[in-house]
Amino acid sequence: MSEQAVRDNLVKWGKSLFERGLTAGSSGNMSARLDDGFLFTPTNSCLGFLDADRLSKLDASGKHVSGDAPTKELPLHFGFYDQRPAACAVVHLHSTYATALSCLSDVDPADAIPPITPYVVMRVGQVPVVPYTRPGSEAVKPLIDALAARHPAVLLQNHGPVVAAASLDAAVFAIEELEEAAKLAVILRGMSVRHLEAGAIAELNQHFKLK
Ligand SMILES: O=C(CO)COP(=O)(O)O
Ligand SMILES: [Zn+2]
Repeated sequence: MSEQAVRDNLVKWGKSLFERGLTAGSSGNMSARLDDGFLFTPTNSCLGFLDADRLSKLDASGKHVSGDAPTKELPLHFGFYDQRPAACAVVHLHSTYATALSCLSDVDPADAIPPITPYVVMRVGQVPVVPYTRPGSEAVKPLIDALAARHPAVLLQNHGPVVAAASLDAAVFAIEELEEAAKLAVILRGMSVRHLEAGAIAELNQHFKLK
């Protein structure tokens, strides 16, 4: 994909996510790996109204080289890029149900999303909760570094979901699936839910390797 195509794809998905209410106001951010660096959404920008020419470009060492100032969540995104060489995009949203789950005190911090449908297993796997840090804090980096090699998706406690994947399309599909699974988990709370069996999960993990 050319750099221009990646820029246009970030604008397209930002608009789509915003218009479907998957992140509000200037919340959320996205990035994509390029051959010679990275593109990030600018800080305080609304994902619904991104300008392809003003996206923040960073070189391969993480230095800002052009466009508006990048998201304050660079340490969050670089945690995933550093630990997952095949990751070419990271998406962070404040989507309602995944954020709701991230606020619940009785959710298993090692496994926040119950394996109730095959797609959540296929797209995001087991999702840990990352202890709370201030948005934009450098303190999130070591926490992500410790998890990202094993987990392409996490919930930031009391904040929202983050997903890395091999392409921007795949990262968006995965974070949408995470939001849907979180919605089901919240709707089904207190009900007697049938979980996928261990053998079914193992079969999915074998057929659909997460990148
Ligand atoms: O969601 C956000 C912080 O967690 C939005 O921050 P930015 O506007 O800096 O990208
Ligand atoms: Zn955020």
